[in-house]
Amino acid sequence: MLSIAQNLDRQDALAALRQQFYLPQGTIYLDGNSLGALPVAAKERAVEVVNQQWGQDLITSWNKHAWIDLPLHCGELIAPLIGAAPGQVICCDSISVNLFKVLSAALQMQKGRSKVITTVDNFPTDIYVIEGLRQQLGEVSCELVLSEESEIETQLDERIAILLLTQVNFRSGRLLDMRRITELAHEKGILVVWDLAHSAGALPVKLDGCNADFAVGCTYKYLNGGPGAPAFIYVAQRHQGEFQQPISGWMGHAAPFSFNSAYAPVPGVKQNLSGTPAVIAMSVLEAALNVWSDVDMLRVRQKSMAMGEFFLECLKACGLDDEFVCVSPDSALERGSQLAFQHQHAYAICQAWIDAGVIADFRAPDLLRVGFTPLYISFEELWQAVNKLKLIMENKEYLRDAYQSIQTVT
Ligand SMILES: Cc1ncc(COP(=O)(O)O)c(C=O)c1O
Ligand SMILES: Nc1c(O)cccc1C(=O)C[C@H](N)C(=O)O
Repeated sequence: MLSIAQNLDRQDALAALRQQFYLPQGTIYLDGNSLGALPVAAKERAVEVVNQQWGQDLITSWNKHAWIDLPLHCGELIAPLIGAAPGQVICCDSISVNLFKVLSAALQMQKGRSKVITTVDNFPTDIYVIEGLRQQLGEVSCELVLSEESEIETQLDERIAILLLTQVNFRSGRLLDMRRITELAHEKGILVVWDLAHSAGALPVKLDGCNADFAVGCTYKYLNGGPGAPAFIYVAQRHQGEFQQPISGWMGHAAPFSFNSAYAPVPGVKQNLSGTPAVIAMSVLEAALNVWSDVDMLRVRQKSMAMGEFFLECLKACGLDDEFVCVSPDSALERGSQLAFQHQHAYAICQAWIDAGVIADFRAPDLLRVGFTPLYISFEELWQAVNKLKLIMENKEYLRDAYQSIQTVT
């Protein structure tokens, strides 16, 4: 397997991109699907924005360093990565806050309909935000409907206002068919909101091509914007006239510096700004997004799928495939850029693996999740990681007391 891995690395057209990231010596990082690695340019930008722009140029930087344009500018850098033509994406807030905005606005657009449907195993924040809206607006205006992921298509009917789906399931990695589901929903007059948390930067997304209505996503995973990096929101051009988000803050005003007490939203996607953008975080994100300027997303997808397949082969070669039950779809075409394995000792194994230099993550109650980030991970690392796992299992390393008590984060 080692020589196969080395051969795949030699043929890897993305291999050189690794030099653009800091990765700690002796660590194999298989958790870029939760927090992306640090790009060299992002670190340099952090220093520059703090020392020079904030430290020396002070408030003049809003113009001098175009701080005021960062949300739209970052949105324009994200747009091609998610298949959106210019003028439809803006960077702001978190996914949770952007979901609140987009769901509220979409409900307003769907007069006479109140049901918002999503999947039972969606990332919890997506469900919580719908539930929060229901409490705020009342059941008559917002009703939460939960469906099994496998049954979602049969649940769509004319009483549903909005379908909220995460394109790649955060646990199983299952990839939903955006084009087909959007089309089915539209046939019933349903507006669709896509959560791209595990898609943006992981695989080619075609929002415009699939006739999507709205989308949200984060930049701290595959886009490497850093912990808590600002999220993004997509509003299809055709909806921008009618769309009115509820957090009508001054940064979404047509003329914020007129300080007019009457709110008049700026036309277009910029209306999604509410308060002052997180300039330091967004500057760092901008540098991280520039890494993508020459990256072909089809190549990213090819490598991501090859990595998933190779990882499974490594497990087999080490005799671990029976013990680690893969709960992700069998076909790489139906997965995002991760694999999840069920094991009763998943938490302890994950901790022991981290101690052995391999960072993956645990998702309760019993999943070991492995993420593949094609910009900076090699096939040889995957082989090494599985070998370390084999040792942990052979030595029953994971039974040590230190690995038993579950911590909260990651
Ligand atoms: C699918 C999905 N949606 C939403 C979130 C949360 O986004 P945020 O913390 O930006 O609100 C996550 C992960 O944190 C996620 O995996
Ligand atoms: N956003 C995170 C955080 O602030 C701390 C720890 C983890 C996260 C995550 O992104 C979790 C992630 N969305 C997941 O798929 O599980």
